[in-house]
Amino acid sequence: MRSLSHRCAVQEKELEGEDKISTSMTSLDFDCIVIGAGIQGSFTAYHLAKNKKKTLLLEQFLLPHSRGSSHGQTRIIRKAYEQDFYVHMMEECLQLWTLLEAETNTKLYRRTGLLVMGPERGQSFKLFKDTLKRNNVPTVSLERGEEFSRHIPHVTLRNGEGAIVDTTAGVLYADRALRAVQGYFQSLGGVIKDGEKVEDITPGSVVTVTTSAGVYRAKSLVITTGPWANALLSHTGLQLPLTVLKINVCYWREKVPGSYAARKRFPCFVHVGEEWFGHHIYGLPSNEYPGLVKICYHTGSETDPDKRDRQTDRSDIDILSQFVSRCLPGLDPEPAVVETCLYTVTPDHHFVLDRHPSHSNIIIGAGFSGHGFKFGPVVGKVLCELSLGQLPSHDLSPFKIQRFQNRSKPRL
Ligand SMILES: Cc1cc2nc3c(=O)[nH]c(=O)nc-3n(C[C@H](O)[C@H](O)[C@H](O)COP(=O)(O)OP(=O)(O)OC[C@H]3O[C@@H](n4cnc5c(N)ncnc54)[C@H](O)[C@@H]3O)c2cc1C
Ligand SMILES: O=C(O)[C@@H]1CCCCN1
Repeated sequence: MRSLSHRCAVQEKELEGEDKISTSMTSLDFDCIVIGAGIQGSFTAYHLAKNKKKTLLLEQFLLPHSRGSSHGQTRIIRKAYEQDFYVHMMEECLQLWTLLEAETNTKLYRRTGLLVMGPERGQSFKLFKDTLKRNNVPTVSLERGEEFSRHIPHVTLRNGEGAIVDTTAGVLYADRALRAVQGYFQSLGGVIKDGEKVEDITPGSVVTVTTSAGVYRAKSLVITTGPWANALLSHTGLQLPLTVLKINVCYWREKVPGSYAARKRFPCFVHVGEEWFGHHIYGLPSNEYPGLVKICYHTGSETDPDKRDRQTDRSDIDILSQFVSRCLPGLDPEPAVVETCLYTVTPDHHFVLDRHPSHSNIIIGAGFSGHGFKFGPVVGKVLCELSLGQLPSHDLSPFKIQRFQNRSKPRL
């Protein structure tokens, strides 16, 4: 994955760093430094602090901020997936979310169920259905027609479309969750330094991190910088095949206020299959903004995270308008509010949870591909385990860097 010339440059840098440390340091500042206080870095720091490790969480912006991927009021949490390994991770995740609710006395999860709908004979719908059944996830299958409309009013299911509800699913209160996990980390003695951008990393048996305000050293480093993952990894001689996408987060007005409301038991939903130009469309019941339903397209246009406001493509919104007109006739088919969020996408849409291939005390959590929030508690746990040199408590084979062997971005 790395060129020879660059490997040499990194080794030189390491030696320089180790040299500096041996002359100027007598003790370490921290057991572990985590870069990036989004949901993944914050949960990693939380688990490290629970393991009694002296931990520093660095964030480039003043907290809270809305420039990355973890802001906004809501996210979907679900067991409905096409792959077993996500369902397995979700078992423990649900327990850990409940634990955080108890630890911080904060309501973070509202159970609404998740309606999976799409062409019944399509590969994607079948995969969702089979995975739910195989893993004994509680579900309700709904027949198109009177039965479906009685349970889920104001949604049009077309001829040939199937519907299955994952009854364990619901909404996570995202901003609240981020505050809760960061607050609990601090209550355990963890240190958060926000408004401090990491400008350099010197790998070595002691890792040195230079920010806009200081220099810190630790035995291990965790990089969870979301859309800026490659910017940080460039200091370590590694680039991953990640694409940053700007997502238009659209809210659509109810014609009759409350008709798609969480309090009326309207579920989260995902329309799967190839029909909408090859990408899923998903939504959450009206809740955070009264009378507005959040519905998004599961892709967007490529962007630089520092220049995202220059990306003005709205072709996804045209697709969503068509979807709303066709499937959700109780909504005005023009978005009332459009916010922005970023995805960092891998070629197979699975996460990266792994050690750096050349520096075993640098751990990487990246490429959450628009579906990582719900897994924060388990992602944080396994990144913590990797940074402590422990055996991870989940099978991380789907998340290894090795899988990109022939697909990495141009070498540095
Ligand atoms: C519109 C939208 C809808 C989504 N819906 C869902 C959903 O329903 N369910 C779900 O599970 N997931 C969902 N996701 C995905 C989920 O939100 C992300 O996977 C998750 O938030 C990624 O978190 P992160 O910590 O990796 O990244 P981020 O939240 O971006 O955190 C990275 C942090 O690193 C900081 N950083 C970067 N560079 C530096 C530096 N040099 N120095 C210091 N700090 C730095 C950044 O400022 C940032 O705060 C959605 C995402 C979007 C955008
Ligand atoms: O992670 C989720 O649950 C949402 C809905 C489906 C597409 C990805 N984002």
